[in-house]
Amino acid sequence: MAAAAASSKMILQPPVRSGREASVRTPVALFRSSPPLFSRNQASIKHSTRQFVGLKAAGQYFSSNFSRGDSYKLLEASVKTSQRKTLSKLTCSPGQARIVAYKVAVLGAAGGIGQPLSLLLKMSPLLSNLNLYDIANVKGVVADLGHCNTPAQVSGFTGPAELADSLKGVDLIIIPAGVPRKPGMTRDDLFNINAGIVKDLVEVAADTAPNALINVISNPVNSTVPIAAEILKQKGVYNPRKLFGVTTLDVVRANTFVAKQKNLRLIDVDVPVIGGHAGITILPLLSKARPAIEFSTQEIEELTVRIQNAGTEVVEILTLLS
Ligand SMILES: NC(=O)C1=CN([C@@H]2O[C@H](COP(=O)(O)OP(=O)(O)OC[C@H]3O[C@@H](n4cnc5c(N)ncnc54)[C@H](O)[C@@H]3O)[C@@H](O)[C@H]2O)C=CC1
Ligand SMILES: O=C([O-])CC(=O)C(=O)O
Repeated sequence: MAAAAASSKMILQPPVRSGREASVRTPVALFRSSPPLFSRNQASIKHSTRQFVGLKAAGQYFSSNFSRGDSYKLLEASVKTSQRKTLSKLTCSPGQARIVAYKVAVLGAAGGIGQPLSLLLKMSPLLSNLNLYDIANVKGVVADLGHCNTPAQVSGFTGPAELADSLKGVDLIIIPAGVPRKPGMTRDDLFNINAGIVKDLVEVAADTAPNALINVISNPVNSTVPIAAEILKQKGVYNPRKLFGVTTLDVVRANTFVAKQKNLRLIDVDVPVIGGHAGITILPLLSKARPAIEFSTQEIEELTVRIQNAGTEVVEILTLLS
């Protein structure tokens, strides 16, 4: 779930800032879909392009048959007119079965988030190359994903000596490298370790792939994104339109919890979430939910707390299971 949401936020939009936060809440994704891409029985439903995440996005792309060249049509129909020009620049000549050829690197690809995230990326028809980097061995993951019948070429890179090679020519760098929380910890408790990891990785990224989009998943996202920004500034390659914190999970969770609470179809619900990715900095705008939904004060309080604490809920359950 976490990885799916994380991977669904390959963002091509400027960050929405709130105070010191540098996280993004606009889930424009590699897997994103939008009207008019509905299955026949959903044709009458209107959705916001910007909120097309999670299940809604995955269903559209994963149902395509990559071998028939349909994926480009799906992709093209999924983006706004204004974005089609950009898209067409990335594709082959007209009349051919066009493909999009993003090169993506996942740093921390052997981990609990990195592995399923890499699988989701491998399933995307938009990728030509998927570079998996970790300080742990990624050869098994590379071999496993290499068996998937999708076009992306999967390559593995292990250890700092191979980091720069993993970043050469990439369009997008996704960073789930670092330590996860244990029960009782806040995301801030990860700062000392993960800030250093993100710093080291972004330094090499700035030198090797200065134009790439960078998506930071490593927690605390509220702090690791500003750290990445400072590194990029020092290196003279900071572009606020290209640096993102991955917080889509909060949007996905808000949509899911509201749909369940109100007995609505998951695909119909869009709840904007602003702010950061920790505790009370996660701010679901239930009053702006679509479709317009009436909530009692108690529902607002309970849903807000549930959305804000959902990560903690998962961390605690995962530990019980391990
Ligand atoms: N933003 C979000 O929505 C979410 C963020 N997270 C965060 O993602 C991070 C990773 O979580 P998990 O994958 O569950 O942890 P994990 O421990 O399963 O995996 C972390 C991976 O990072 C690798 N790693 C550590 N140092 C590295 C370095 N210097 N260079 C490259 N790779 C390195 C490890 O070898 C490991 O494979 C955590 O900080 C977690 O809090 C997790 C879920 C959602
Ligand atoms: O809570 C955590 O530590 C991981 C995370 O960011 C999430 O699941 O939202």
